[in-house]
Amino acid sequence: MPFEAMSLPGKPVALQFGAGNIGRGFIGAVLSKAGFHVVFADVVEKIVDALNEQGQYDVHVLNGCEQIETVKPVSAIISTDMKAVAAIAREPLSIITTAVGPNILPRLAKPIAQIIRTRMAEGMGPINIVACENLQNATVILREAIEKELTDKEELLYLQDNIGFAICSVDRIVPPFSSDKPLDVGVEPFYEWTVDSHSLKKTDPDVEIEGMHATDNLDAYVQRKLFTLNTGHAIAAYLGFLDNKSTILDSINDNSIHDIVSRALHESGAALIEKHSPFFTLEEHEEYVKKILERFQNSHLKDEVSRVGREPLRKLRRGDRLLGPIEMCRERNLERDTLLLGVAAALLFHPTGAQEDKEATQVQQRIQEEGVEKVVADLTGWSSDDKDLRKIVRDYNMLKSQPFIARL
Ligand SMILES: NC(=O)C1=CN([C@@H]2O[C@H](COP(=O)(O)OP(=O)(O)OC[C@H]3O[C@@H](n4cnc5c(N)ncnc54)[C@H](O)[C@@H]3O)[C@@H](O)[C@H]2O)C=CC1
Ligand SMILES: O=P(O)(O)OC[C@H]1O[C@](O)(CO)[C@@H](O)[C@@H]1O
Repeated sequence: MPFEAMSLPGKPVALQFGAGNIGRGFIGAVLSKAGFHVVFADVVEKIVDALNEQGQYDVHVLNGCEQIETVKPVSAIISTDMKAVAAIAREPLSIITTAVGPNILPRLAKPIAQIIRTRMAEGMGPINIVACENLQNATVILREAIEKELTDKEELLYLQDNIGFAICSVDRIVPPFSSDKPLDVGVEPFYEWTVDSHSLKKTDPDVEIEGMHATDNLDAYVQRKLFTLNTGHAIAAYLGFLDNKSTILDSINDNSIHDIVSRALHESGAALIEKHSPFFTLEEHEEYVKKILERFQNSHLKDEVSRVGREPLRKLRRGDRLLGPIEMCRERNLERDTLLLGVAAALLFHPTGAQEDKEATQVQQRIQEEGVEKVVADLTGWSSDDKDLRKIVRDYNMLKSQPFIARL
């Protein structure tokens, strides 16, 4: 159905780029509960059509109790359809959110620039933009991409005065869900969405979003989540892969892997506590880590190690979930051996067949052509005699010849 043929029911509108797991299962659901008509923008026609035909979908909260929450009313557009995008810009829009993946994010600059131009031309007021990706400063990266699209000085001034770009931390495990209703989504009960309060503009309509927590200490939240939940998840995925486990549940239920993940989280935790003191106390952080390990053990979630380990090159970027906490430990001369083992395991991740991952294949090719030492030096920026680099190379060789390290 073309967007022009739709009628939005006069509610405040939220535009969510990405109608995937986190878009439908978390952000879209929170925004809908807050009273928005949620419009999804995606590139997959089948999803867009289904959202428009059904106008709703179910979120299954996977806690063993058959809890279902219906999200409605919703509609959808194709994110590259500039006419539809401009039509949404003229609605009572107050927030744009994204959950498309860090690698795709810059592609949203074009449609969002179109929205900003349209609103400027129509004399419309402020809106907020929040990129909900597993990436530090995702919203800043999106803003920079949008600014490249808006070359006109007036447009840039309008952006400065009228667009709130808020970074956020987004935490809910939403793996692919199998159901005979393809729009349905399965989520863990836990969720935490924390947004930088300094950057939010007052919008019209101005909607209180319960479930979106605004804070003036966002950096601490972002790093705590990325360097704990995501660090632990990634290490569980990479060790699980090496030990032929197919899911995170199988992996974390292996005592040896559980022990390694827990040690890694205590290493990153020590750095987080020191860096963000007094925001986290040791006791609070212990509780946070314990809760995360329990979340990985949710037997109602079927989360493949191939999904959680996906795109290892992205996960091995400096500042991301593996090298980020290691750098924090290095700066403070704190223990980091288990985190370094996690990096070595990531370098051996190479799912095959239907689960093949382009970035994992690239890593294997690079190691074959250049040698592991050179690849680690490139990824980390460390010299070849750096003692952490040497440790990663040793662990890599050990894991390669003895993949059942987790049991040693
Ligand atoms: N699934 C999860 O549990 C969590 C995911 N995240 C983050 O959320 C983001 C999305 O992850 P998932 O929802 O799991 O991925 P997904 O693959 O389920 O969803 C991504 C969606 O983006 C759409 N998309 C691709 N290109 C697009 C474009 N140009 N315009 C609009 N839509 C486009 C895809 O068609 C897909 O529907 C990632 O950054 C991820 O790290 C964060 C926390 C939890
Ligand atoms: O979505 P990414 O960054 O590839 O990483 C997978 C991660 O995302 C999550 O789905 C949600 O934070 C985690 O389950 C996992 O750590």
